[in-house]
Amino acid sequence: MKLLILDRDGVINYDSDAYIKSVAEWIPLPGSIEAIAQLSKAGWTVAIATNQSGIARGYYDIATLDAMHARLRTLVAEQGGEVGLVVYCPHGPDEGCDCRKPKPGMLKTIAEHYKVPLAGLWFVGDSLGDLEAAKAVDSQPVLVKTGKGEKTQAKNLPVGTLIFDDLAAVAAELINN
Ligand SMILES: O=P(O)(O)OC[C@@H](O)[C@H]1O[C@@H](OP(=O)(O)O)[C@@H](O)[C@@H](O)[C@@H]1O
Ligand SMILES: [Mg+2]
Ligand SMILES: [Zn+2]
Repeated sequence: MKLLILDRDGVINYDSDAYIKSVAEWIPLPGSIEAIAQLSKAGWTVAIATNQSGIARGYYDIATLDAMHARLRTLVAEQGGEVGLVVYCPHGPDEGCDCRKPKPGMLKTIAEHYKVPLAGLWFVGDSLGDLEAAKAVDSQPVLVKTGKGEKTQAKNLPVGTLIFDDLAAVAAELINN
């Protein structure tokens, strides 16, 4: 099974230091919806693992978060594709949960759901925590330069991190090779 896991904010949609607090603030990055649809139509299952501490911080509620993901699913479906499992961590940084990246809990949940090994599984993110989560379970860390990606690129990246301009470039690589 061809499974790809994506971070959300800064990879699929624009991110904000003020958090993405509403469907109106959830705006797809150029080419990201098309990339997910193309991957899906090429036989890839595209899942999402996203930190959403804005829930714990009280900036938005689960219903609003679900509405953002319903919007994502609708946009991808309009392009003939579909979005797989979406897993989020609603906790704050100080709650000590097992799911908040850089912990790999969400990657484990997704891999177990699809019964796919974590080793070598591509996880695409824009933050160092995304890459560290991948590395922690021997998945393939993939950095995109959208969102916080350019800032992240200047940090000390896990060995073997692959770097692409954006999600469209990741999709082209996976579909054409
Ligand atoms: O990139 P993903 O995982 O999809 O989501 C990131 C968001 O949950 C937010 O994560 C926050 O980090 P803290 O959770 O406050 O450390 C900040 O970086 C926000 O700018 C960002 O919107
Ligand atoms: Mg992100
Ligand atoms: Zn959590």
